[in-house]
Amino acid sequence: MKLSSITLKVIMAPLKQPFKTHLGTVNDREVIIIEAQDEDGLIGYGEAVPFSSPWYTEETIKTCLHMLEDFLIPLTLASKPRHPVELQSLWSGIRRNAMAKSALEQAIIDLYAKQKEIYLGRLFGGERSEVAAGVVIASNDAEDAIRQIEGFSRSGYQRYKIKIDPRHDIELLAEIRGEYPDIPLMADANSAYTLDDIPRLQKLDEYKLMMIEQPLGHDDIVEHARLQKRLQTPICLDESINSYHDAHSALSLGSCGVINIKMAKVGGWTEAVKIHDLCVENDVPVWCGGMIEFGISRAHNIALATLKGFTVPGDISSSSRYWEEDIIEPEVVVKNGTIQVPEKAGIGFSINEKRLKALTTYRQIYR
Ligand SMILES: O=C(O)CCC(=O)C1=CC=C[C@@H](O)[C@@H]1C(=O)O
Ligand SMILES: [Mg+2]
Repeated sequence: MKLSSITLKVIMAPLKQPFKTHLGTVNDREVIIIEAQDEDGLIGYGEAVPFSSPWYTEETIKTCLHMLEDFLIPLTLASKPRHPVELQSLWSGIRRNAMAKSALEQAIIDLYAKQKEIYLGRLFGGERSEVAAGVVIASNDAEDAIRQIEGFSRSGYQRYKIKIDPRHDIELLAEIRGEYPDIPLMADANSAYTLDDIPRLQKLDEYKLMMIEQPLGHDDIVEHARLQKRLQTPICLDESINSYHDAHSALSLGSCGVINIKMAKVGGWTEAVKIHDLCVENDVPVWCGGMIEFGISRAHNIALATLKGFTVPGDISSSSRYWEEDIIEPEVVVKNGTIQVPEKAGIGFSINEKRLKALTTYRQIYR
């Protein structure tokens, strides 16, 4: 494949409203946009989505810039990959750093799909023409959460995810269920509980949750298997799933009934599709997790969610959920609970260059 330069841009924008979990609150979002350009002027786009501090994973904007500028980009440009499938083995000497690898792979795969004039989802066998939309209510205040659900329900979201912890769970769920007894509701604990909390977690079984996401340790698979045996509600793993191997271990031990696949956290498209295929073989439903991202990462998530195993609505919400104005055109819109899959080549969306320029705080090109 043709590849002549790679450009990095750091962008920053405030969220329309704070995103609060028991781990902290996100008010502003920094990400790294990667542009892989060929000699004919075609550009593929990727978005590295670590946070600015290591509260969710060990990567940050600064670690990703270091990995991209000092290792991944020089190695990739020097090797002149003939096909994106070569990338993961090319980078195998660089341990972990999944979000840096994911974004660079996204940009090169998007460029490749544009060169082949094929929509990204189709490249990986995706057949859906629309994907189900889900939304995250990142507030532990019952009144605020109910107000947000009421607002989002006008777009027909097919799944509502709230954040819980031992100080905000039973009462919060009881109040939400009191207002909305039947909405498709799930809870994300972001590792707020331990096995000592089994009696408390068992009480959540009465709230008809679709699943409880990551109740125990962020790097645990074994204790989740012990907990799953004690709960009616399926456990969904997020932070624990950073590779195909993690997913295989979790399914082998019965640690979860659902997997949240985050392309960024597992190192990109290649590993995400391997995990998807494993779950399809084992009849385990998967959904596409979000990272409070801008439109380029959201576009890659939409393409991933076109694959047949993505049978559960994920964290794919509208551009307007977080942003006054997104960096893609058209923006992602949720109507009647679904997002129309684009038909253009690559990620299927164009870039709002004016908005991208306005948000750019750092820019560097590599040839
Ligand atoms: O992208 C979204 O809409 C939000 C996704 C989301 O809930 C999360 C993103 C990043 C870190 C976490 O707080 C949380 C998660 O654990 O899934
Ligand atoms: Mg999660």
